[in-house]
Amino acid sequence: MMQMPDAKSPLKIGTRGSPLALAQAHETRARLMAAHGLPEEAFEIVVIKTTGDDRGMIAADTALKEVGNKGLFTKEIEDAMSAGRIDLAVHSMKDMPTEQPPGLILNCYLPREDERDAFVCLNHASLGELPQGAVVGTSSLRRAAQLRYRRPDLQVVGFRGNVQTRLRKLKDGVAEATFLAMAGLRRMNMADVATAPIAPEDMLPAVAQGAIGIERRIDDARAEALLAPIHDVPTAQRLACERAYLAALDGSCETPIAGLARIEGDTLWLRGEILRPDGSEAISGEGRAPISDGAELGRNLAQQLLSQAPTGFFDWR
Ligand SMILES: NCc1[nH]cc(CCC(=O)O)c1CC(=O)O
Repeated sequence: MMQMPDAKSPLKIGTRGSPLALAQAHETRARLMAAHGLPEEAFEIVVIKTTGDDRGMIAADTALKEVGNKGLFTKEIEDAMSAGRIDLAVHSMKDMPTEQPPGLILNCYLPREDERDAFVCLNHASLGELPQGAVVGTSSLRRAAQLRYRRPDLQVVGFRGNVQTRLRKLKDGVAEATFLAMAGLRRMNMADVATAPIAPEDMLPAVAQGAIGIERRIDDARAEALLAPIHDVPTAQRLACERAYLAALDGSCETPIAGLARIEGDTLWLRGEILRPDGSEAISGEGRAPISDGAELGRNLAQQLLSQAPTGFFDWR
């Protein structure tokens, strides 16, 4: 019989300390408590400081891409888990490298939240209504490239910080509009900050946007058994497809790559878009396959887009 976690031997849930990360860790704990009828004390939320969180020491306008690469936010958390200081790590799948370090496994996903991006603006109702030449703020390479491609008239400036900081910058007139993931806003009970969600046809989201994954040690049978009932299979099927596509493009959350899979009946539909960072060119495509062939669908779409890319398109890789 498995030893259930209790106040004396709690399951330690590791997370970053940002408001969104904490909301995701609390959601994970709530689902575990409900699934197993366990009290709050059976789970301990352990906040781990990461290099990504220290970037305040780096000039505010430095692109994250220059600070570090894939896994910026995850390395210290994974080290803590390998060392046994935590038992689970809760991650935004959008920020996760497509491969995990030896000894760890990431195969538990919570039901995916709204995968769309949000348009956030104090004076205009939608992206389409932004006046010619408006200044928009985003530090996402993907969003910047997508905006420049569709609206070459817009001026894109770097924008980071938490939701409150960004809203203050909008009030101060630093930019007319900014963009955030709907999922993050909803998970922080701040969906009203979104002026309007943006349809994927107008801004294809990042791979895995809106999905939370829970990582554990491969040989931790207790964690494996506890996670089994909170795993969401449709989310896993969509992510298998999207992440195979991303891996085949050798991308990460800091590259101008977008991708979204949906389940339609017994098939998976995948749309992908890759862009030059300056938005001068975009290549997109779609595919369909049986749900069980999701990874192959992802790899095939990646190959299809790559074969259409002219020399030099991937200079950002
Ligand atoms: N790169 C930062 C990041 N990673 C995950 C989310 C939002 C939550 C999600 O997509 O699951 C965000 C913030 C944002 O894009 O607004």
